[in-house]
Amino acid sequence: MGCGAGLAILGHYYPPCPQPELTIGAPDHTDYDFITILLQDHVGGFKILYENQWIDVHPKQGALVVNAGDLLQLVTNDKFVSSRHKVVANKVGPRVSVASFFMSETLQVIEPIKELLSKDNPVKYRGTTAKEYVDYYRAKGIDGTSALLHFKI
Ligand SMILES: O=C(O)CCC(=O)C(=O)O
Ligand SMILES: [Fe+2]
Repeated sequence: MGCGAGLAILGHYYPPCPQPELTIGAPDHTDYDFITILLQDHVGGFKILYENQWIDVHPKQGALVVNAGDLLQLVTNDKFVSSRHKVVANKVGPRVSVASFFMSETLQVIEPIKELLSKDNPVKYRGTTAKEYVDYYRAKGIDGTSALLHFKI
């Protein structure tokens, strides 16, 4: 499926913040890709939403965090759901992280895997391309809703 044909790497730098309760590090969002592999340093602040609660993902030396992204949710027809996550600001720091986003090629058609579909599990999303999905995700912005809704059948 070529889910790693278009790799993007993003480095983040979060300066220390004297009043972290007045700001955010990175807002609540899901990633647009298939999977994201995240390396965070020792500062911490990465949280995921699990059963409606924000859970700290404590940094562990040598460990990588693997997040399911929206396009994994789309191709698996919701079998794997993209993780909602955010980063809170810290008094200590700076905090540095590196995220690797695994994507397919720009014009590759991305659609629910046929073998996963059945009468009991009908197709939930229309096909798209990496370009169309990312363009839509970026134009919509991070507003607390999932870009996937736009591709629902
Ligand atoms: O800085 C982090 O730990 C997470 C960054 C993130 O969620 C992203 O780049 O999509
Ligand atoms: Fe993210």
